[in-house]
Amino acid sequence: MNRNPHVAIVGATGAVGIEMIKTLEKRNFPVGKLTLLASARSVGKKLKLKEQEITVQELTKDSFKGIDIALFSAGGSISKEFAPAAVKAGCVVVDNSSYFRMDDTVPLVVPEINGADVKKHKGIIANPNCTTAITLMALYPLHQAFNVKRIFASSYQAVSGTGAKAIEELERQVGQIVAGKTVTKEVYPHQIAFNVLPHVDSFLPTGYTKEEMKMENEGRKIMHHASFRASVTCVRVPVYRAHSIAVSAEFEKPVSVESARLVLSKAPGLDLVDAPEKAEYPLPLYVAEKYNCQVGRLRMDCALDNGLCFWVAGDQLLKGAALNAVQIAEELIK
Ligand SMILES: NC(=O)C1=CN([C@@H]2O[C@H](COP(=O)(O)OP(=O)(O)OC[C@H]3O[C@@H](n4cnc5c(N)ncnc54)[C@H](OP(=O)(O)O)[C@@H]3O)[C@@H](O)[C@H]2O)C=CC1
Ligand SMILES: N[C@@H](CC(=O)OP(=O)(O)O)C(=O)O
Repeated sequence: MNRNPHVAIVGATGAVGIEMIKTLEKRNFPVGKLTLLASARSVGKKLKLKEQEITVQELTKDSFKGIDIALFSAGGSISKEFAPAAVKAGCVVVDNSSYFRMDDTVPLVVPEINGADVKKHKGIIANPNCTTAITLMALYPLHQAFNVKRIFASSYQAVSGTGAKAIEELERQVGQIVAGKTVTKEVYPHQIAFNVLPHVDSFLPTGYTKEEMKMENEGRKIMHHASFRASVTCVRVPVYRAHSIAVSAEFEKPVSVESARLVLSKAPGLDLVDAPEKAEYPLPLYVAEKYNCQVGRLRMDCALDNGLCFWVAGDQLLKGAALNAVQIAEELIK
């Protein structure tokens, strides 16, 4: 792999795409050249990498000649249609959509957990679901120390997870409510401002949503832990860009708050924020725009044997999407 790769971002004008450009810049990723791709609607739009203005081009199957790494973030149907063309052109795809995640030939990677899996790629590497990635940043180090059996969790997911239109919807609805106007809805089935929706992604026949099952399915693949079980309720909250997850985890080995605290204080990409007596715990407002996730509210679970409760939060657009994708690209050029 070229050490100064020609990078393309597919979906460059979206909430995640914009964050990918910023993350390449902030982490001083050695970009040889950057190509920005989106739909025909965005052709001619100009975005900046450092001081350099780059014009957005329309995504086509011929967009990938000469490109070394393509970061895809334009939805599953775009990945399905265009990622094979990118691979055929000799490019390595880091795909942020859910489309390839459970494909046995595609590594699914959180670099702090299974970065070595990047090397097994056959052209495509998948970026995990945001809620799963953020939860595993705390759960995996605990698993290494105490062997996790299963978790029960509820998520509190920011509107950024639904994309740029949902961020605008929350802003617009708050403005409408403050101005005493009628609330209009375009993205969610219900008002999101001053509300919480126990509904993220589509419902399955079991009653769980697809989003809820990603924790178990993707968690097993990332942690290399085939018997891991997760019962999750995913909830959309009127928060702009950080997800929080309340977790009760049951372990094989004896766990204590002190031993868990020690493990979590040394975990990469994670800050322990746990002084409840001073009202200090991870807050989505303050974890927003930070690279590290945060964990706190550690306590023994009173309803499980060998159980520990914790609260983990992370920026959905960063560790949940753009940062993780750029970290995978960093592994590729190592
Ligand atoms: N890992 C994870 O958990 C996450 C994954 N994602 C994935 O990333 C995708 C994008 O998310 P997000 O940035 O929030 O969404 P946005 O809606 O904000 O942006 C969508 C992007 O895709 C582009 N796009 C849409 N249709 C086409 C098309 N036909 N051809 C080319 N480009 C197209 C848009 O271009 P234009 O502006 O021209 O319309 C835009 O750049 C999601 O659909 C999801 O698959 C997102 C968040 C987290
Ligand atoms: N579903 C996530 C964002 C996302 O796009 O996830 P996925 O890539 O797993 O569909 C959320 O809404 O917060």
